[in-house]
Amino acid sequence: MANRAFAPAKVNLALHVTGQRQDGYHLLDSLVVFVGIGDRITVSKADDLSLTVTGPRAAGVPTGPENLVLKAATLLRGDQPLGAQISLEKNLPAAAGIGGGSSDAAATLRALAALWQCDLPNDNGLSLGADVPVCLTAQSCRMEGIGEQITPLPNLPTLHMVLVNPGVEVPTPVVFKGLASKDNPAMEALPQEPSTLGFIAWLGRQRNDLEPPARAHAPEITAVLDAMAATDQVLLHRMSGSGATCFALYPSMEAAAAAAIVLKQTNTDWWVASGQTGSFA
Ligand SMILES: C[C@](O)(CO)[C@H](O)COP(=O)(O)OP(=O)(O)OC[C@H]1O[C@@H](n2ccc(N)nc2=O)[C@H](O)[C@@H]1O
Ligand SMILES: Nc1ncnc2c1ncn2[C@@H]1O[C@H](COP(=O)(O)OP(=O)(O)OP(=O)(O)O)[C@@H](O)[C@H]1O
Repeated sequence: MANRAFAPAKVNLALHVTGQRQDGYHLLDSLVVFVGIGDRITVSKADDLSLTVTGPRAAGVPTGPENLVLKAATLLRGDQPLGAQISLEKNLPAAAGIGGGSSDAAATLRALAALWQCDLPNDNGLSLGADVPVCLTAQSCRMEGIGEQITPLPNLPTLHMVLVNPGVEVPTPVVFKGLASKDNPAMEALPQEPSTLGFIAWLGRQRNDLEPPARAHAPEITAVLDAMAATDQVLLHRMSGSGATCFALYPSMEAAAAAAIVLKQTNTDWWVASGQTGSFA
């Protein structure tokens, strides 16, 4: 019997860095959503743990114990004699600010907990990466602390989105190190049951504090944002996470799909995808 789990792209609609802990990790206030574009995990019972990586974005993704999928499996198994054959179909670009590895780890935890009939880790996978707890929910959330404080936001409007990655890998620690200020204001109070346009107007007043240092590291991000700004009907555009992937919001899936075609024509080397937000666990 095989169990499957979807690992959707994580998008930080806003990402405010509000402080830094003694251990160097930064305190965040972030609005996180998930989009129906992602990787796929399949697990089936086996004597030992093994991983195969396939799919259009498999090149360069580690296949050994450093892959977050195997790290998640090893954490969940603990000292029990459990095995699984795991397959990862990689569709998301790696080191791209859309949580590819973290979402894979979270989907692996979900699929293996069902296969092995065991509980999820007590820390919801935080030890695997700061983004894993939010990816485990795979639904719209406010994320605080270093990533461990999660508040689901079930009433956010569905958003129609285009994601563009210019193909430059941006290492997360480098971007955090480039912050000019580590103590920035938190997000404004979230609007209660907002309309789509009311929500996007609110979002326009929030920030991604990691965008300036990421743009300094990878000027291609500015080219992506400029190209997004020029598309028809665009409502908002911003970088996600520590970059380099940027997102743009549109009033309908038709408008998003049309913008995706134009953006792909702008630069055929860019990874471009369109989808809508939702709940995927
Ligand atoms: C930028 C975000 O993607 C926003 O959602 C996350 O905060 C990063 O999540 P992640 O990639 O799962 O992060 P981890 O693998 O735990 O950490 C990678 C590196 O990012 C930095 N890091 C990460 C999270 C955090 N709250 N503060 C940090 O300073 C640290 O330098 C750390 O060594
Ligand atoms: N399953 C995986 N998929 C992608 N990268 C992985 C995976 N497992 C380990 N890695 C390693 O993790 C690094 C970061 O990749 P990942 O896609 O998680 O970054 P990211 O999208 O910037 O994450 P975040 O948005 O959480 O900061 C890659 O450079 C890669 O070597």
